[in-house]
Amino acid sequence: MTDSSPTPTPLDASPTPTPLDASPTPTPPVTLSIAGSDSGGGAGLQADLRAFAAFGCFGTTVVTAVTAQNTCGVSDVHVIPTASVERQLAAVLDDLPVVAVKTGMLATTELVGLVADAAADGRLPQLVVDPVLVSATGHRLLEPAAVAAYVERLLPLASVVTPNVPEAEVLTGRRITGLDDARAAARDLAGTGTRVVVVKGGHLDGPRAVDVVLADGEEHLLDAARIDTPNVHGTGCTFAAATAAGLARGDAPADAVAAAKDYVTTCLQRAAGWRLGGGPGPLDHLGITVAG
Ligand SMILES: Nc1ncnc2c1ncn2[C@@H]1O[C@H](COP(=O)(O)OP(=O)(O)O)[C@@H](O)[C@H]1O
Ligand SMILES: Cc1ncc(COP(=O)(O)O)c(N)n1
Repeated sequence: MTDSSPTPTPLDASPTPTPLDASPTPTPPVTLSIAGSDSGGGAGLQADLRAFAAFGCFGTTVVTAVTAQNTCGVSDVHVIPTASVERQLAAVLDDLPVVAVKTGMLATTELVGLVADAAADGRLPQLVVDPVLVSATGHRLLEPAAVAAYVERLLPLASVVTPNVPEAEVLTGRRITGLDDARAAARDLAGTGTRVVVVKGGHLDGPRAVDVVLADGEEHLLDAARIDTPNVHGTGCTFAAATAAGLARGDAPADAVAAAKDYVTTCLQRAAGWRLGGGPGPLDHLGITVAG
């Protein structure tokens, strides 16, 4: 009698996967982000960790605030108690060899003061300060009274500060409508003691996205074509985290900000066609390796 039952399907018929590269790698430089969590994943700590990874850095985090946020807006902000932020900072710094630090959303005067104290004690090497004031969707992420603490306490200790145009206006009291105003604001901010000032031009009009850099008194521009995209959520966080990562791997500040500009431009280009969420969407940080 012939067997008429069908040939059994092999249990695993999937093609053999390409083996992942398991060769040992050198110990990476460690970076730290002191920033808020963005539940939508586009900005804050979530963006910072992806930028750190692209530059081959091992990212650590101190969470200052947990935001309930998506591409359309911020619906809640829970500021982490100062004692917890202090313990997170100690846990990271007491064990891991952090070589560069980025700050993002610091939320309150008290947290700006805590970070300034740590910087004054020499515990925050190569400090990149992104003075996050308001989300791209218009929600305040810093209490107004904390602006003075930034100017008086934190900026004098920063290696690099990276305000966007609205942030530079608040920090300097200047109206910024073009490159000459951005240059003047950069000079004002350099007067606080920050070594390298980048006034980012994403919010200015025109066919180019031009950032003004003032590094140890020398001015230059970071200039790229403006990409026509709604997906600009997290560009500022990405730029500052990439700058810290560049410093961590040994780049000079002028090279670090130039590499950060190339990286953010690439992330914007790649995500220009993405449709994630109903508001300004995130960048494409995925699968990019920035050569050192
Ligand atoms: N549409 C765009 N095309 C190209 N570059 C952009 C665009 N929007 C922002 N950038 C760049 O992204 C970086 C972050 O800029 P900006 O948008 O000003 O900061 P923030 O995200 O803090 O508001 C800067 O280098 C800026 O020039
Ligand atoms: C937690 C957190 N940190 C920073 C930003 C700023 O990013 P953006 O200016 O792109 O809204 C944000 N929206 N949320």
